[in-house]
Amino acid sequence: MTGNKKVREKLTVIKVGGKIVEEEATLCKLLDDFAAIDGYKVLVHGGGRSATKLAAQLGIESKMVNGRRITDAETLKVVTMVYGGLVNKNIVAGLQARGVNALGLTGADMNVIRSVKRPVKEVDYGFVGDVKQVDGAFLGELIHKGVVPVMAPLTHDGNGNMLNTNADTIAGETAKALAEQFDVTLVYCFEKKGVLRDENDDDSVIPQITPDEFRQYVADGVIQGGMIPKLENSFEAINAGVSEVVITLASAINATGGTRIKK
Ligand SMILES: Nc1ncnc2c1ncn2[C@@H]1O[C@H](COP(=O)(O)OP(=O)(O)O)[C@@H](O)[C@H]1O
Ligand SMILES: CC(=O)N[C@@H](CCC(=O)OP(=O)(O)O)C(=O)O
Repeated sequence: MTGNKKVREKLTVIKVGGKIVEEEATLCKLLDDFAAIDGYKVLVHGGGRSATKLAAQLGIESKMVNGRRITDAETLKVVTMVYGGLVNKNIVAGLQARGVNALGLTGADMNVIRSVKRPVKEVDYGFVGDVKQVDGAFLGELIHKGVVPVMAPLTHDGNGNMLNTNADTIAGETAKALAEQFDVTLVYCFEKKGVLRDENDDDSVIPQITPDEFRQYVADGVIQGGMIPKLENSFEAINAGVSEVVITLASAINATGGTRIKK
């Protein structure tokens, strides 16, 4: 019955990380490029570096384990202010100035992303949320009305608690939820040209990567740190109905380079 299969409309989910959003020049360029993307789109932002800076100014030490922030009660206040406030609203205002009808959302707003506090195993991450449910139907309604959701890396547990959730995970889970309705391309953009064979050589981009190659690169120490959760989220998304996942340079989101994720 492939002849009757409904053709899904295209949608682009862009995730932008902390190094790009904390600098005005790189953020402006990203927002210009994002505004120029045709069709339906969603922007997911991080802001880890800005949170670390504000925490330091307040005398709060930042601790990361496996690319995730250990989030105690004081740190949760900082990340809620930084991600749900400063970073999200600056991006929304910047997009409005570019004629994009952006709506800033944390997971608590309209119950868009529900999570549960990560159980304590070897590491106690504190107030970090593992995503349970993304309301793709509601996001789809907004998107069809011409709204462009701008998602902060914050979720809630339904009992009144905000939880800190990695922005790469928010992007992957949002892309997966929207893939039920749309033909989704997920683009992780950051300050390098893609996944590199040699982190110090910007021209060593790995053009495509499979799960087996990923495991080998991790074993060899080629892929490490924040790139590991980014790739794990990428494989999960491509295996859950997202059509295309690309990891690329923030100033080249409309170009064809970067690293493509293979099943
Ligand atoms: N093989 C690799 N290629 C590119 N970046 C890598 C690689 N291995 C580790 N990294 C690191 O991963 C980082 C990106 O992850 P992260 O800091 O979480 O970014 P973001 O804040 O954009 O999500 C890069 O800044 C780089 O230092
Ligand atoms: C639980 C957890 O680690 N949350 C992340 C959320 C922000 C984020 O992911 O920002 P980047 O995309 O800029 O790294 C953190 O607080 O750093």
